[in-house]
Amino acid sequence: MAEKISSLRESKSARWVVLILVSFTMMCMYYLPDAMAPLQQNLQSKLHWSATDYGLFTSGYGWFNVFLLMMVFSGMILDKLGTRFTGVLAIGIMLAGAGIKYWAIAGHVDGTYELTIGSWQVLGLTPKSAVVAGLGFALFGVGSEMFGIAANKAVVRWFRGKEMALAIGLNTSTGRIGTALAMFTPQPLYNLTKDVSAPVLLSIVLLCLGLLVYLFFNVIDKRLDKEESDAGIASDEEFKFSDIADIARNRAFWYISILCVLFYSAVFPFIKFATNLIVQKFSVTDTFAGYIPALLPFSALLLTPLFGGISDKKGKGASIMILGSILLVCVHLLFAIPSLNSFPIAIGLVVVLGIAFSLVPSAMWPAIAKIIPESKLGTAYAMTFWVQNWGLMLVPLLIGWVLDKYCIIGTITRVIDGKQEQLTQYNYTIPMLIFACFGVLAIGFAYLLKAEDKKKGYGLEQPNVIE
Ligand SMILES: C[C@H](NC(=O)[C@@H](N)CCCCN)C(=O)O
Repeated sequence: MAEKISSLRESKSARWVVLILVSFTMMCMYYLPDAMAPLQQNLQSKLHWSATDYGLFTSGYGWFNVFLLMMVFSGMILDKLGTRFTGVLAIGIMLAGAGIKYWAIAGHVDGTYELTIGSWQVLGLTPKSAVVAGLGFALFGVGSEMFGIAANKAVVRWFRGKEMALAIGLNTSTGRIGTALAMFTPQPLYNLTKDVSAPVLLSIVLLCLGLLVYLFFNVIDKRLDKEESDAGIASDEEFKFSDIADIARNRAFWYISILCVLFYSAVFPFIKFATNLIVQKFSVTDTFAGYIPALLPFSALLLTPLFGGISDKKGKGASIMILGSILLVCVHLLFAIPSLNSFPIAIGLVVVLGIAFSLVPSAMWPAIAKIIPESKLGTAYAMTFWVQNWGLMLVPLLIGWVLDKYCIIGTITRVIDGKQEQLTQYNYTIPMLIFACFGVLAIGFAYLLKAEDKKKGYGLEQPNVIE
């Protein structure tokens, strides 16, 4: 009997075109989450946000994902309705969220909120603009995570048994171009327009472009469906609630998810505060300071596919995650040392963090595909992202609060747009120690994962490519 294979999936060029289309959309989507980071001080002077308000707004990304279990629904939608529909839906949600965020940051929302429950002051004179922008970001976060799991599943579908880790790595890397652009462009855009919302407007344009490109991917992916159904190859099984229980029973899955939340809690929230940290600790200008954290996604963008390619051929996935977590701890501890304050050190540390930020994701995302069957993969990625979103939500809140409560060392007066503004000065030692603690715990879970792999034989240390 003739072997049932799909010629489209076997075609290297078709696979790579698919990867380019999905990755381009990923890049467009990755711009917005970090686009406000270089403007933290400008938000402080223009919209009167404190570090706590900025932390609250930043934590918005996870609000709906965490509390409304949105990612679990996203996983179900994905496994039931497929990557094409889910991807388009996700981009629509991101556009709506970005629109709300733009409206709030563009200055259409005035006044403050105060919320007290009993004797607990939940919000103390918080600018409404920060809350509404946070709500827009929360909606955007739902779409962004939904798109992330759809993109991962699409790439796994096209690349399983081929260059899977390399492809996932390249997809993630292209996302890093979006993050790098989000670090490089907001200050020049602000200098040009004197408008803090200009980067959000740019993100809306990028999302519209991403939508067009993703529709093109849909056409090719539909052809693969047709080819597979003509060849009698079964399409993905549908989502079942028992999938969640099956995945939750897998100990290795929890080790990866906990490692994920710990590792990413020490990276994504760090990026959100990094420009301000570098201005404050290394005494460089706002514009130049924004360029230094941009080296992080930039080095990750070059290295993630390289490490993905290595782990495809040589394996060692669990060991790579241990190494990445160790580097993460070293970087944050060195950032915490007050006397290390010359800016070449900041550049070196950010580049090493970029290496860590390449090692762990390049091994982590393919590892999930090794321990969970493809039919449940959408749900599994969704569950991991759900765990991760707790960190993306709580850690910026924690860091913003710690900065205002324990780290203020004074204020300086600066002339901004012809006006004298008071800017708060912070010492970032405690936040950096908090980030380092997450890294230490991440190392522990990476070791537990390696031991579990040895016991259960998932093959995390084995190569991915089947020659
Ligand atoms: C692939 C992975 N993506 C995620 O972790 C997403 N849940 C969060 C995306 C947030 C975008 N700033 C990654 O980017 O490594």
